[in-house]
Amino acid sequence: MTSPENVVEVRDLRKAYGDLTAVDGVSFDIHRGETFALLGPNGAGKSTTIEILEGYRDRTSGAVSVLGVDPQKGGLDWKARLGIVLQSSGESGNVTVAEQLRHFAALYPNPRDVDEVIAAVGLESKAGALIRKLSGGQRRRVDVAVGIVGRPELLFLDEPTTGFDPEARRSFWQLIRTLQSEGTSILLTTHYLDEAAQLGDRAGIIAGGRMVDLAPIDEIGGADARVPFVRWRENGTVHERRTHAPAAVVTELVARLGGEPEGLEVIRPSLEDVYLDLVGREHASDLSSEALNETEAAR
Ligand SMILES: Nc1ncnc2c1ncn2[C@@H]1O[C@H](COP(=O)(O)OP(=O)(O)OP(=O)(O)O)[C@@H](O)[C@H]1O
Repeated sequence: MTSPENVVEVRDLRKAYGDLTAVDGVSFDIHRGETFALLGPNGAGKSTTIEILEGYRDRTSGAVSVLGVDPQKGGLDWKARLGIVLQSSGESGNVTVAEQLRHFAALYPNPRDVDEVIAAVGLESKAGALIRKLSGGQRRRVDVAVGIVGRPELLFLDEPTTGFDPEARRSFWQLIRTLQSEGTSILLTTHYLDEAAQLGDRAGIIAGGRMVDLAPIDEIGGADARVPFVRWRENGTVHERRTHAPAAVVTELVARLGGEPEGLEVIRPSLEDVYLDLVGREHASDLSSEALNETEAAR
């Protein structure tokens, strides 16, 4: 069912674990060459969704196509076109970084140069070190290296930078930008909203197994979500005004107050602010429907 410009198509995907519906009717596409960020709180259903797309987990219902193939039927040829960085690798790591990468590179028809990949993830000085002797962040970089060594068309990154120091995250972003410029399509999950904003083209926000928003990163939350506000203090009270023209509001304030307004701030909501608002609202509506059910049950 995949159209040529979509590398992933998901329609009304559902996954139940016994009584728990972890993914509840999710639909989205990933266009060729784009980075799609799947965002949501713990337990939202992101890993379940990704694992279904990777072919590691069966779905309860719905249609899924990844690179034109149903993941439940994907063979080795199909797997070789994917790069996968799982949430945790579970590798014991009794081999060196270079050995590990050479081992994985040999599994692919057109792998990247192992030394280049090691350099790209910033592990040149650790190429000969045993993986089990690396720090948590360094091991995570090995996971990323394994994910890209096969030159994947579609790369799954499940919380790739957890445990990275800020400098390592910046160089990881640089690496991802290189992959993007080479045309790699990417599905990214992350709890770092700045990472999603830096790398993502579009985002899907998933909460309670449902997609609560799906839009280009800058449009998540709707047109009004990013309208800035001006905040200042006057006679001991904090005032806020939302406006498309913050400079005009500040000019007017300065004229009226005859100088610098106390505590002046102009704040443009970040993706994180918009996300927290969206997910918080979803949580509140879950709570209110639970409360309603309880009221109904009590009658
Ligand atoms: N194998 C399993 N058996 C039963 N329940 C599961 C299983 N795997 C996940 N779940 C449940 O399904 C729900 C969704 O889990 P999932 O791991 O997909 O969430 P997530 O969005 O990836 O969360 P996180 O951000 O914490 O990684 C959770 O309530 C989780 O407890």
